[in-house]
Amino acid sequence: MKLKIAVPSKGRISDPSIAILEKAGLGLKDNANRKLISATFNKDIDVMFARASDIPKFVEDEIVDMGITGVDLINESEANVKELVDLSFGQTKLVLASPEDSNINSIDDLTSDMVVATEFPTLTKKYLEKHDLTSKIITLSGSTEIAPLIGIADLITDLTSTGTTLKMNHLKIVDVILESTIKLITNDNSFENKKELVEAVSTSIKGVIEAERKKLVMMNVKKENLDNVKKVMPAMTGPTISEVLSKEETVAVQAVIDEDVVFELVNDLRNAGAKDILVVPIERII
Ligand SMILES: Nc1ncnc2c1ncn2[C@@H]1O[C@H](COP(=O)(O)OP(=O)(O)OP(=O)(O)O)[C@@H](O)[C@H]1O
Ligand SMILES: O=P(O)(O)OC[C@H]1O[C@H](OP(=O)(O)OP(=O)(O)O)[C@H](O)[C@@H]1O
Ligand SMILES: [Mg+2]
Repeated sequence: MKLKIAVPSKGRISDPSIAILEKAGLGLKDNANRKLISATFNKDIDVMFARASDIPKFVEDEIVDMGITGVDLINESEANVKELVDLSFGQTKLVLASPEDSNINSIDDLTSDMVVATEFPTLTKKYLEKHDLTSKIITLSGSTEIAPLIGIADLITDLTSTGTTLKMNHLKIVDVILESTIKLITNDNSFENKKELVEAVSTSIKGVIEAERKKLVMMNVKKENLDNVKKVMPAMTGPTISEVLSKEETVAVQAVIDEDVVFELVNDLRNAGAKDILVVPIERII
């Protein structure tokens, strides 16, 4: 039996999800023509396209073995799934927000006769219940921020990341209900019965995420400068040092380093006597 991975078919998390699979060596063979199932470069693994909000249930019900979707949608669906890898994108918060000019500034200012509009009725209901509120919930399927302006709700719960949409619609954050990122998920059955493939996929994807924050730095160093270069080199393992056959007095040095130290490190390496410095992206670290 093939392993099926559900990937968002549209919306903001579709392209980055496909890009991660490609980098993990699971490029799509027939992504054209809006086909809903595509083979990948691994003959045992297919990708199925679905709406991000349907993916948690598809994974729970074993329609697919694995899926990529947001924590917000996983929790809203109440699906019983296993989170395997945090894909480090789609960082967002589900917040309770009120009109800027209202005097609702904290959850304590809410009353049960207020109306809350949302795309997340389950999470919103649970949140209100936790605070002993039975406020009415109106479920919308998008553009929730408009609800207070047009007078159909007193408050909203919605996702925010940059804060621009809230600001543009004169809303302020009252409370944070949930923090969300995009996850690779599976179900217990696939995890046990297709263990090898499930683990191969999650290991490859972890490798991609790990590699995104790293660079390979390569350079030539005269032997007399090698000690100085080693001193400034914070390597994951190593650095690796090899002889340069054409130049006896020179060695080639390479190391994997964190992306956020590259700028400083290249300067330090030059000052320590490194030459021909190359900074190279890495696709995967396993
Ligand atoms: N503003 C945002 N910033 C970061 N991540 C977000 C943001 N909005 C949504 N997300 C994440 O992306 C997931 C999918 O959202 P998206 O809006 O792309 O899908 P959709 O609502 O199904 O599509 P569309 O809005 O195009 O109809 C969300 O469930 C959430 O995890
Ligand atoms: O804090 P910001 O960066 O402004 O992002 C927040 C907006 O992004 C999402 O909307 P989306 O673009 O997905 O539209 P939708 O409401 O139609 O789903 C979310 O529902 C907010 O409206
Ligand atoms: Mg959306």
